[in-house]
Amino acid sequence: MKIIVTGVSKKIKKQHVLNNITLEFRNGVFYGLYGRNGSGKTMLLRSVAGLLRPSAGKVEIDGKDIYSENKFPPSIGVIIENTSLLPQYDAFTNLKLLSKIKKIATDEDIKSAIRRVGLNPDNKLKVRKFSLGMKQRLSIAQAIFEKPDILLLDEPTNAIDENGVQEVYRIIQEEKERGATIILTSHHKQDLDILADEFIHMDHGEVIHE
Ligand SMILES: Nc1ncnc2c1ncn2[C@@H]1O[C@H](COP(=O)(O)OP(=O)(O)OP(=O)(O)O)[C@@H](O)[C@H]1O
Repeated sequence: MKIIVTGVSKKIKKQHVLNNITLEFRNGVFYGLYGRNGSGKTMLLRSVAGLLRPSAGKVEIDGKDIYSENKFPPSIGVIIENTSLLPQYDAFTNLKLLSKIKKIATDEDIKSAIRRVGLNPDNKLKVRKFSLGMKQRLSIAQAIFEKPDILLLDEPTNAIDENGVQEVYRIIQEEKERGATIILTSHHKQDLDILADEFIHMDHGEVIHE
């Protein structure tokens, strides 16, 4: 899956949150997207995920404009702020409900993803009672359970304890070995150094070329 972002800008309330971004993401490469608070990392991920229509420019995945009339279901797993977990259901039920959209994941795929992030798929505890870290782990399971071609991860280790961070990095590494194209954001380049193949630095809604 090749992602091509061409001249993407987004203006919200007269502010350029994305300013003429042109980037190419190649298949199976792990991209580390870094920059300070408010630099536009989340906005860029949202536009690649099909969740934020640019004011100008286009986003193509394998040659198809994702904002064109003929919408297609992209094979993308995402963790972007408030991932849509339903608090009134347990972990398994949350993913089971999501699986009804694409109908590609089996119950065993769901359980295995939940186990991979260190949660118990048979535990009936409702997400409402999860700790922040448990929710974040379930968000990761939600992003990977359908084995997507593209993974967009906005600070996936947020709220996860130190041991957990290593586990999350291991899972992401496995996803890369499976062949997924990954874009992961962080405030600090150091967090990405071990994992990422290539780096993208953003500031004030622009890509800084170094
Ligand atoms: N709903 C919104 N309405 C208006 N402006 C917004 C909105 N959401 C974000 N912004 C602005 O867009 C800019 C980019 O925000 P974005 O969330 O992409 O930054 P970020 O690099 O992901 O930051 P962080 O590291 O804090 O998550 C910021 O200036 C922010 O104030």
